[in-house]
Amino acid sequence: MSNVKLAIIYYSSTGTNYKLAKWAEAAAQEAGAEVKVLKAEETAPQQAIAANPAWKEHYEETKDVPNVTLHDLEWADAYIFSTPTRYGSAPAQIRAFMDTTGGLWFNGKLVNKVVSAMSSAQNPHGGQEATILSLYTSMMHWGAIIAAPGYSDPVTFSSGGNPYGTSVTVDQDGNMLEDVEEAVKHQARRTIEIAQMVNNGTK
Ligand SMILES: Cc1cc2nc3c(=O)[nH]c(=O)nc-3n(C[C@H](O)[C@H](O)[C@H](O)COP(=O)(O)O)c2cc1C
Repeated sequence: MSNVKLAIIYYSSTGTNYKLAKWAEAAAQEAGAEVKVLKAEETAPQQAIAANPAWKEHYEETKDVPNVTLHDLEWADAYIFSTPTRYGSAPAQIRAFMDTTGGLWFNGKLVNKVVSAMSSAQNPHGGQEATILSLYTSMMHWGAIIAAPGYSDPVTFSSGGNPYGTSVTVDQDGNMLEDVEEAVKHQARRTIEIAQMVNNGTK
């Protein structure tokens, strides 16, 4: 039984990163962590959402997923972020939430949080790695501990080989082009293991 509280924080327009988040949740629950799946608040105009049927459908489907709050960041020992690539960086919805963390940062509340990140893009080299690294850059400013998968399990090789975090290519119909489910699950378990070590050392 783990003593880790994990917040899986995602943004998704068309469902890919929601699916990654749910795989991470399944593995984390199996590992005995206390888990919350939370989304970054949708800030796009309703007109833009309505103009894209896949976005509209996913938006309606996930209306009941709670929006992440600063309380969730305080509550959790570890965070897994999952976000699409937008020109090589995270979407505004995620960045807007990151920009609200100044108070927690100022009070040292984000120090030693264990963090890990995942991403998707439409092209195999469309910016997934850059997106993950951009999140890690901000998280280093928090004083967080980055739990990147590295090559700590052979699944990294079979899922595309990204040591920074699981990433996937998604085509225009929303199909994932690599099989990354086991890589996501490994990343979730590893994040929990590292958070457990931190907890055992500090609590
Ligand atoms: C504004 C915008 C910018 C994007 N930029 C890129 C990009 O630079 N490279 C790329 O491969 N895909 C890009 N994409 C595609 C998204 O990464 C892709 O739709 C997303 O990963 C799907 O994730 P989701 O289903 O969770 O929303 C972009 C999409 C949008 C809407």
